[in-house]
Amino acid sequence: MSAADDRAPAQDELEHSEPVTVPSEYGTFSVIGWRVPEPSGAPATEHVSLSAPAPPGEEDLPPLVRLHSECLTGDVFGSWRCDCGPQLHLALERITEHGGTVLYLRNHEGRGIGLINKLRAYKLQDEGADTVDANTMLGLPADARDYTAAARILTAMGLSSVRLLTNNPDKVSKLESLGITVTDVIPHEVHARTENLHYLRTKRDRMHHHLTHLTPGETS
Ligand SMILES: Nc1nc2c(ncn2[C@@H]2O[C@H](COP(=O)(O)OP(=O)(O)OP(=O)(O)O)[C@@H](O)[C@H]2O)c(=O)[nH]1
Ligand SMILES: [Zn+2]
Repeated sequence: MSAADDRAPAQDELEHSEPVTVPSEYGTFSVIGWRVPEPSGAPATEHVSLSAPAPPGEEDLPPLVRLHSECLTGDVFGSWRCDCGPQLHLALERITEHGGTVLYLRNHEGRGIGLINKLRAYKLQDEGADTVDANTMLGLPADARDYTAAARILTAMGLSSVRLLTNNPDKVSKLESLGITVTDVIPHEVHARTENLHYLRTKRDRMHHHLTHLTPGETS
C-alpha cells in the first residue's frame, strides 16, 4: 500500500489513481479510477474513465463524452434484454476514433436501484409490467440516478464543456444542472433486437428517449 493509500481522505474528497495505459480491442485508452463519496454518507463508489486523444482536425471541438450507467447483465454477460452492451462498445469505438472519454458509472446499475432490484424488476416485466412500472411496483423511482459524481469527475478532468453521446434528454438536463455545458447531444442508438424491442419502445414512449429506428436490426 502506498503512502497515498494510507492517507485518510477528507469526507467529501474526490480521489483518483494516476492514468495508466490500457490497450484493448477498441484501441488504447488512458484509464483513471475515481473514488467519489456518496452524498448520503454511504461508502464511496469507485468509477472509471477511459480516455483517448482527439485526432488531428478534431482537437478544437469540445470532447466527446459518454456517461455509461453500469449494467452488469448487458455490459459483461451480453444480455439482450437491454441495449447497454452494444452502446458501451459503440462508445468505446467512437472515443478511440474521435477522442474523448467514456465515464463508467458504477453506482448507476439498474438506473440507480442496484443489481438485485433490477433483477426483481425483470421478474415483474416477465409477468407483464413495463420497465417503468416494474420499478414503481417495487416502491422505487423509475430512474434513481444521480449525476453529481459524474459532474465532479468531469470537472476534475477539465471537461466543463462536452459533446454528449446519449439518447436520453433527462441525462442532458441533469448534467447541465450540475454545471457541465453540453454543446451537442449526439445520438447513440444501436440495433434493436426482438428481445429488447418492448423495453426500447417503453424508453421512447415513457422516458422520452430519442429512439427513432425501433425495428429489429435497424439503427439510426
Ligand atoms: N431498473 C431497471 N434498470 C434497467 C433496466 N434495463 C436496463 N436498466 C439499467 O438502465 C441503465 C441504462 O439506462 P438506459 O435507460 O438504458 O439508458 P440511458 O443511460 O438513460 O440513456 P442513453 O445515454 O441513451 O444510453 C443501466 O444501469 C441498466 O442496468 C430495467 O428493465 N429496469
Ligand atoms: Zn442494460
